[in-house]
Amino acid sequence: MKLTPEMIDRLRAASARGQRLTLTDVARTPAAAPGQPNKPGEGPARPGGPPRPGAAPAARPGEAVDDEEEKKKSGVIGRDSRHKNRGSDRGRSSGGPRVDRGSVILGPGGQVDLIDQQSGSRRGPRAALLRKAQRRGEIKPIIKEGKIEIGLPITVRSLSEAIGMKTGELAKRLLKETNQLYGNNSPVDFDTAALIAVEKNIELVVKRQKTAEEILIEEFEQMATNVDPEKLRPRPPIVTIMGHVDHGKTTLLDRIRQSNVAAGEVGGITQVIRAWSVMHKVKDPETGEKVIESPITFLDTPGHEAFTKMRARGANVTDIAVIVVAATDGVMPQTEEAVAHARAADVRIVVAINKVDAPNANVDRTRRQLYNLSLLPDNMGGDVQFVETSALTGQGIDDLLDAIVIESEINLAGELLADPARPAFGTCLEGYMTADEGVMATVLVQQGTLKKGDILLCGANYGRVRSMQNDQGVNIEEAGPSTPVLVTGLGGVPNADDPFYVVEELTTAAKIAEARETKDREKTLNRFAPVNVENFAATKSKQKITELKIILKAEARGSVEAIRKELEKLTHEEVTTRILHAGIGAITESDVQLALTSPEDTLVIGFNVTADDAAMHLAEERDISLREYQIIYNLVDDVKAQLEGRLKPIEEVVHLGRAVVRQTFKHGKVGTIAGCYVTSGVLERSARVRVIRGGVVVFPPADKVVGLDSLKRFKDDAKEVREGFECGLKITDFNDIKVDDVIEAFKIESRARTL
Ligand SMILES: Nc1nc2c(ncn2[C@@H]2O[C@H](COP(=O)(O)OP(=O)(O)OP(=O)(O)O)[C@@H](O)[C@H]2O)c(=O)[nH]1
Repeated sequence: MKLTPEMIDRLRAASARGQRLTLTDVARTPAAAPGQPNKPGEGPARPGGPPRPGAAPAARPGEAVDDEEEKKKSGVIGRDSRHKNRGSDRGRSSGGPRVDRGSVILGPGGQVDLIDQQSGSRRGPRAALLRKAQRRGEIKPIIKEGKIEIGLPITVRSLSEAIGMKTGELAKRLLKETNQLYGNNSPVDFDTAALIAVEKNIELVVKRQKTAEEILIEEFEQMATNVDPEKLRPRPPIVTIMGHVDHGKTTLLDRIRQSNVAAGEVGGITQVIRAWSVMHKVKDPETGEKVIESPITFLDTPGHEAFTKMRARGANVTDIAVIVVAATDGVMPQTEEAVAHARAADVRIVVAINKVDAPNANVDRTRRQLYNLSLLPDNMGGDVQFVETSALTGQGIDDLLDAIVIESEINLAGELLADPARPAFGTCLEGYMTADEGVMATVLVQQGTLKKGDILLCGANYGRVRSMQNDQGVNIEEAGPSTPVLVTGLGGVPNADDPFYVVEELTTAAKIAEARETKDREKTLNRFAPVNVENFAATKSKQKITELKIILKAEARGSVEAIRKELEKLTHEEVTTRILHAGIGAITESDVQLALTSPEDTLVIGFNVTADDAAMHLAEERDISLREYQIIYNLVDDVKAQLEGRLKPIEEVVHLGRAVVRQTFKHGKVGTIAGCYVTSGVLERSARVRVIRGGVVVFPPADKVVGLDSLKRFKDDAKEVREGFECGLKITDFNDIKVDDVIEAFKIESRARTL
């Protein structure tokens, strides 16, 4: 498709209206004159035009028309709308300002704790209104129970707010519990606070102090979510060129830059990841005049087998991957891998069929091979643009750039935006050390503007940006979104792929960098730490994997298809398989590299093929297991077992027995020992226990499981004590045991599940 100025105009107008057009829409729909009603199916009318049948009501960016309607329907009116509606509210029979519904916190016992959700206060006119509204039954209560976080130190006031109990009432309760007098700001120890909370069915959890790194990442996440649409500006798309070795990636980029980098490359192979920006000028096809300037940022990722690592990285920071296929060779193993990488990174694909000038070029065959990889153009039901190019003669280069602009304007409309005013964030593409300049790092700014003098934190390294050069080696003072720059000033060499953040204080950057370094060191040591039951359980519980990704290599396409069919049969609502990449031939380093994007849930499988040396080496180094099979059923059985292993086992609580506490003894070193009588079942030494007082579980908290430190019959250790017998026991981490407490013993049995 040839991009025309009208098309760009239409695309931008649609994008400004928050509307997305498809390629076909853009090609077929003539632009509607301003103010004129559009045809059905064209999307919302331009501002000022009447709405079309079936079209969503037009809303300018930032105008939450639907939201406001929804809020009105549900009776919740925000501050702004309340303000706007004040006049009409005055006429309401209840008189006075409106009251938010659903703003009341109700304790489990049914008592109401009225908190003004806007001010957080229990006093004042709003709280009084809330109380009134509650009495009239207008307010839908929210039950406050379950887990509640509280910061340290705990005071009467903070506990009262956390558990929804009046401070006076709480002070009285504390007096009863500890025999001490409390004011609003008096400290309360956690055990006592937790005990009082339990009586209200609330489990009190101490809010962990956030690390400097967590605070920083949270800040950046908040910046990303709480974006002000007014501040967003379009940013250039970031494009990666990928494909098989020697298919013409560098020559293509040279053409685009009108420079000759390939001639300067060592051995004719791209050596380092590089990035640059170009300004594409879209021409009017009739007059040939340049009409619109569209900047594009290119990452030149190496294509040679030895640099698969770099290529995998290139795909992760990009918006669009241009897959270059030489029409002379057609689709080759690395073309397939490039497609798999692009798909795994979820980026848009544009295909460049290159070397069409060569006498042995076979474009039709190449197209067919690409269709077999499910890359389909729009006339075949797909949405991938194909462009025929010759990097040597320059044929089709403008069309390729047009295709990238179309891709950005249509399929990435509304996504290629960034706020240049916020602190910069981005990714390191390459880091190295030179004798003259020290540490150098090529970084890609993704959000915000990076400035000279900014404090940069990149992986476990930090420093003030001493100098910045753009892609042409020119010193610059600042770099906006989608700009690649070479920076100096970091204290150490960062890893490619390390995200970078601009931090306000050098001390914060130093603290985070140091913590990261310690963590990295621990990680290396932990790789050799023996697995014990606890850390094994911890790793298992962290694995909430729903998708088992598979990289499959086989000796023939028939085998791949047969295996694919068998694996498709392994379905379950919680776990499933997804073939990330399937290909013919040995397992290569690139396959292992692909698995590294999510190593815990990816299997690299070879069927009747083995792994080459580089793949074995990398797999060993990075702990990726490579599996080889000769029999299809063994392969399927193994994958099935892997999936079943990922199904969380069912945990069943088996009740063992109960005992009642008849006496307690304080023992200096051991703590409080309970003299008990077993009223039912059996108490086993290895059992889990909980303490029940007045029908309420007082220990342990819901997220903790405890057992017994000791179980004795008279002076002897006992394995179990049956109903009708007395025993002495000590509960782990618990000394507040009291006469008449009931000790309930149980065990947790887990049952594996099958597909
Ligand atoms: N006939 C013809 N030759 C081309 C074309 N594009 C590139 N070549 C030649 O193909 C060879 C490889 O080109 P490169 O641009 O180095 O290929 P590459 O994909 O970047 O290679 P690596 O960096 O090794 O992955 C060179 O000899 C180029 O001159 C083209 O469109 N037509």
